[in-house]
Amino acid sequence: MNEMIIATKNPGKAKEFKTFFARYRINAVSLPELPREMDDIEETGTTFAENAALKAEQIAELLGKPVLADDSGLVIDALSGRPGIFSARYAGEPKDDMKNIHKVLRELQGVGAPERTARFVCVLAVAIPGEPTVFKKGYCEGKIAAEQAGSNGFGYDPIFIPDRYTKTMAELSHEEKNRISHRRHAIDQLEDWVRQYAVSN
Ligand SMILES: O=c1[nH]c(=O)c2ncn([C@@H]3O[C@H](COP(=O)(O)OP(=O)(O)OP(=O)(O)O)[C@@H](O)[C@H]3O)c2[nH]1
Ligand SMILES: [Mg+2]
Repeated sequence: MNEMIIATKNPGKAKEFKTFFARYRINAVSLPELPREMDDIEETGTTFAENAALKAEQIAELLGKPVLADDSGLVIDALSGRPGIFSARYAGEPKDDMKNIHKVLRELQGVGAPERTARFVCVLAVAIPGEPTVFKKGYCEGKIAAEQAGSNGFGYDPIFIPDRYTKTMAELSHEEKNRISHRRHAIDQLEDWVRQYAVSN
């Protein structure tokens, strides 16, 4: 079976990519699954795209193979776009999804439902040694719930209600999230490239 290296250490992302790539009979392999340990890549960029490129290009260079990276996060309008690129570590180190959720809910205290608009953003970068990096972006629009609900997914899923739904992303099944998510929308735009990769490798 063909392989695609995904430059992530996030098990929630890795699980979603495995599902997406299985459609093309490609095995998505995340960094902790590689035989050699990869150092953390410092996400020093100021945009999702810069951080996705840093992750994809550094690992592609190291391995000499095509690598896909995802930089993503939650953009909340009432918080001037925070946590944005700082989503993973919004409440500080070490990264803690529950602390991040509590911080967001605290900051949104007193903000009414119509003002709780937000979106998940995902930028994918594909780095191929010797070629320019390719970028694709996906969004999922929604609102921040008053309290958390559900245990599926990861990150801020328990407080994110996608538009046209009454449940949080963490109350949706894995399949349903993967039909509507920002990551799915970004990967759909890479579809031609993935198909090509599947036949030529
Ligand atoms: O509820 C969520 N559902 C999602 O579908 C989702 N996608 C991203 N996020 C949040 O944004 C951070 C990414 O930051 P990020 O791109 O730097 O990834 P990361 O540091 O977790 O792993 P890596 O890929 O860098 O190794 C994550 O940790 C989460 O807090 C999500 N939250
Ligand atoms: Mg990260």
